[in-house]
Amino acid sequence: MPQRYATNPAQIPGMTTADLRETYLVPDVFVPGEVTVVYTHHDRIVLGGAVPDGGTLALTGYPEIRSEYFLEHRELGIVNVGGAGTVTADGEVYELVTGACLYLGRGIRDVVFEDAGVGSGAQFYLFSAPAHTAYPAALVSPGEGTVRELGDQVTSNRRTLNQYIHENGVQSCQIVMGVTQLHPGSMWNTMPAHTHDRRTECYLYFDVPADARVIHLLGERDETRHLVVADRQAVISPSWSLHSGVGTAAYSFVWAMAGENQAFDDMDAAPVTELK
Ligand SMILES: O=C[C@H](O)[C@@H](O)CC(=O)C(=O)O
Ligand SMILES: [Zn+2]
Repeated sequence: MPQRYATNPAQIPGMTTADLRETYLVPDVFVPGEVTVVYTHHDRIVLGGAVPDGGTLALTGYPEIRSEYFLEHRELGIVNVGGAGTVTADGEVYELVTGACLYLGRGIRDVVFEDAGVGSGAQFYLFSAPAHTAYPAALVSPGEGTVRELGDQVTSNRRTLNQYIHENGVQSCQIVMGVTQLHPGSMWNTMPAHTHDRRTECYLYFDVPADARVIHLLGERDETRHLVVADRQAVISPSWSLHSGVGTAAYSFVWAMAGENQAFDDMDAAPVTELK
């Protein structure tokens, strides 16, 4: 499993574009017929993807997490950003339509990913964090979480945010997870940008048109950088890094966090007038 060691804001001024991309961008999350995983030492999150591609894919243990099976010491949030698929957890079959979210708690031994039908094209985004206890598995249908309508078309940031795994929804040890969908003609997410120095957050951008890109902002407010992000690529935001982004077309993203607390509104705004 590729290791991404934790980084410090003092490293940012000396980093080239390639350094920034190697450190914070996960470019190939979805590989047909494979489970891909990346271990970031920021809050010990493992993120990745599973694309059954007509076959049966098992989530295994990895030497890097010194676990016999993947969820021995961890919990997992899954969002299906492809066509319909199934996740089987210790014999229990969960059907995930496009956009559905599944939580699997610590202690589940066997996790298997499959398409729901021939060529259905499931793409499971995986976000895992260490867990101290076992919460029950739970499936949420797309749009059935806690919905927040945010932003305004006038400022090109009208978007619908859906909280799935969170304090008032599906319970977990650390994971907070949901999906935000930009409305047509809106391009900016998370404006004003913010930090939450108590949690690491990862974004998976999806439904980005093939010829479009998202310009994702990172860094401290007086030393920002950007990553140019394509469809189905993920970005790791360390606790000290603000996050926001603007697309050249509307898009959606899965946001997921882990760390000190699960209070969604624990955010320190970085107003655009303070950004450098
Ligand atoms: O800490 C929370 C995350 O950054 C996202 O939920 C923000 C987001 O989806 C948005 O404003 O569009
Ligand atoms: Zn955030």
